[in-house]
Amino acid sequence: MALGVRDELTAPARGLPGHGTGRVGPWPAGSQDRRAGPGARGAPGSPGGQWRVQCSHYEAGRCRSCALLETPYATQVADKQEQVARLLDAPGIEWLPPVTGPESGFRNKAKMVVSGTIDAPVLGILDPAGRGVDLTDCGLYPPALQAVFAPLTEFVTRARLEPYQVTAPRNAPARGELKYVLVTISPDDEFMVRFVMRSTEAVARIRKHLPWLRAALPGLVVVTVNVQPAHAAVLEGDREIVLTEREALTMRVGGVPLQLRPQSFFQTNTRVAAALYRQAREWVDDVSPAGLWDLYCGVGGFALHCAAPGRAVAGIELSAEAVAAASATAAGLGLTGVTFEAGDAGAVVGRLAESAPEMVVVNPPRRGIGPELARALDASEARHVLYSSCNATTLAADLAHMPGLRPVRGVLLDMFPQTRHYEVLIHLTRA
Ligand SMILES: C[S@@+](CC[C@H](N)C(=O)[O-])C[C@H]1O[C@@H](n2cnc3c(N)ncnc32)[C@H](O)[C@@H]1O
Repeated sequence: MALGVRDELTAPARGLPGHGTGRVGPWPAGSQDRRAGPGARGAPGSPGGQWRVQCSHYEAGRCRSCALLETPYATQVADKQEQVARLLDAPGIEWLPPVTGPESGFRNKAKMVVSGTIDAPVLGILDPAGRGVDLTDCGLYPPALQAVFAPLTEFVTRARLEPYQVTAPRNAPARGELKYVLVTISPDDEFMVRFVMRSTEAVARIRKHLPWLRAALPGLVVVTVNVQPAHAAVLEGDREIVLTEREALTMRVGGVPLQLRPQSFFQTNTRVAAALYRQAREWVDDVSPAGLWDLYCGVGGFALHCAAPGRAVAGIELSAEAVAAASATAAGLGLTGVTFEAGDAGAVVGRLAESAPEMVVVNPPRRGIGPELARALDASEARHVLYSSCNATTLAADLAHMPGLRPVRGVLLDMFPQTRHYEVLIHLTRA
């Protein structure tokens, strides 16, 4: 049992009916996106409640990933809102109420370190002493994702996949093969499982036992081996061996069947991602641009949600795999006005000077878009920019290079409850 819920007012630990042992939260299963009023109070299931998630791993000091677990959820959201408003320091900006989803069971992806032995594998994290901590009941995973871990653990034993000895000294001969298991769940409860291995030594055994795993997990549609030979803290390698007919998981978001291939990025919290794309679509429709660019487009979440008749939408993304997936989705939907291109978003600086679209969406990694692209957007003919950021510090730094574009409205979307992270969407218009 990992999680319980504590009422800050009455303080008894309790669980909610209908949840798995490790997944208990203040929001009822299946609840919709909600907007929490900062400082609001309420009972479980009401927005802004002063309920607090409890976790046995946190309390025992085995896992401290959820740095804000001791802070009531309404306070977490209010603090994040206060922080982003302070960092952006944008007078006149209109802040919409924060968007929140369930505060537990929201993660669509699990990155499990595999430790222990072939006969007693442990899926979870390593503690500071290098010992495996079993996190298969982590309350951040929905019950359907937690349910995958028991068959996966048994599969490790059946296929004789020796856990990699991460803590072995650098000059000692490497021992073990299986480093991580990465699992993604789709909104339709289908799964992608990726085994991150030191070499291809065990691929034949994985193939041999795969029918057993697929019988145990009927929702399992994509299975791969990622080869990561380096003894380094890098999660995955470049080589991916697909073992199933299907190569992509369908992530149906807002009616758009986004295709997620093994090495592509996807927003961690599917429900809040749906709210993010919906909000972007609303703001794009308010402007109704004839031309829209989606820079750092990934598998096309923004571009495909913002497509409309007569609107030319172009996505740019570094990962050729993600671009192939985005193009396939556009083709499947018959969207002829949406195109995707593999390349460096930073390289559009020249094109922005020549022929900028009316509106640009940017959704960069945590490092932000950087001064060069920010200045190019500022100097361009683009009249509107939507900036979706998971790092308000780099967002603020980028905005400082765009004095000609004024933030007019913004919304915080809490993709990552219990942590200090959040997403923020800002609409900038030419001053
Ligand atoms: C935060 S993700 C956003 C993806 C997408 N917008 C979405 O909603 O899923 C950032 C994306 O930027 C891509 N990326 C990183 N550096 C890039 C670059 N220099 N040029 C273009 N894309 C880049 C990553 O591969 C990743 O897909």
